[in-house]
Amino acid sequence: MSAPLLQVRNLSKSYAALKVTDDVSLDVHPGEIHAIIGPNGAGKTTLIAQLSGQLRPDSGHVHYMGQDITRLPMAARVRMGLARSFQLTTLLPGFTALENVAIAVQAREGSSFRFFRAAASERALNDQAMDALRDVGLNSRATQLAGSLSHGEKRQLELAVALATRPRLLLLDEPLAGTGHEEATLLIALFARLRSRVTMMLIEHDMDAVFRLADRVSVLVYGRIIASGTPAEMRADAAVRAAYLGEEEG
Ligand SMILES: Nc1ncnc2c1ncn2[C@@H]1O[C@H](COP(=O)(O)OP(=O)(O)OP(=O)(O)O)[C@@H](O)[C@H]1O
Repeated sequence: MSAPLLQVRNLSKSYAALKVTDDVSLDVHPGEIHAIIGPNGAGKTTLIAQLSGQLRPDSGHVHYMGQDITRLPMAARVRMGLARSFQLTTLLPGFTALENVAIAVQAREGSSFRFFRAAASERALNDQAMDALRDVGLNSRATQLAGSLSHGEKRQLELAVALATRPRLLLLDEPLAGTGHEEATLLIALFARLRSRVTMMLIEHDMDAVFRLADRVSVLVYGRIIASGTPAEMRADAAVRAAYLGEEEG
C-alpha cells in the first residue's frame, strides 16, 4: 500500500473535563474515501477542525504528505492541498454561483493573478471557476445568485468552492445534511466521480452513503476510535453495532 497522505497520531483535545478527541490515530491513503462515523456529539466535527487547522489539539501529531502540519495555520494547509468543504454559511448569497467560486480561486492564486492585465485576469479567473462548476454539474446555474439555488445546488456549489482550491485531500463534514433523496443520490454520484481525483475524508450520518462510498470507515465514540476497517467489517463488528449502528436501527 502507498504511504499515507494523512497520518494522525495520538491526537487529543479536551474542553474542561470533557475529552472530545481521545488519543485518536488513523491513516488516510491516497485515493481512498475514509469515512468517520459515530453518534451525535462523538467528536467528529472537532476532529476535522483539528485536521483543517481551525482548532489546535492539546497533544498528538498530524502529518500530511510526510510533513508535520500540527501547528500550521489553516491557510498554509489549504495551499498544500488540504481543504475543508465549508458549511453553507460561507457561501455569499448575493453573489452568483460563478462569483462565489471565482473568489475561492482568487484566494488560492492570490498574487499570481496580478501578473495578468485586468481583463485577462478576470477571464482566467472565470475560466477556472467555470471548470469547478462543471466538475459539480452546476455550470448551467453559473449566473444565478447563490441565495436563489436549491439546498442541493448550494451543497454542489460548496463543493465547487472547495474544489477551486485544487485539494489533494478534501475534508467533508456532513455534505448530505438536509438534502432530500434525489439531491443525496446526485451528490453521492458526484463524490464517486471525484474519487479518482481527490482523496476524501467524509463525516456523514447517512449510512447508505457511507457504505456506498467509503473504502475505509473509522468509528468514533466519545472521542475515541473504537474500530476501523472496510464497510463490511464495520457492519459485522459487534462493538460498532452496539455503539452506533444498533442505535440507528433502533
Ligand atoms: N467549543 C466547545 N466548548 C465546549 N464543548 C464543545 C465545544 N465544541 C464542541 N464541544 C462538545 O464536544 C463534543 C463533540 O462535539 P462535535 O461537534 O465534535 O461532535 P460530532 O460528532 O461532530 O456531533 P454531531 O454528529 O452531532 O455533529 C460535544 O459534546 C460538544 O458539545
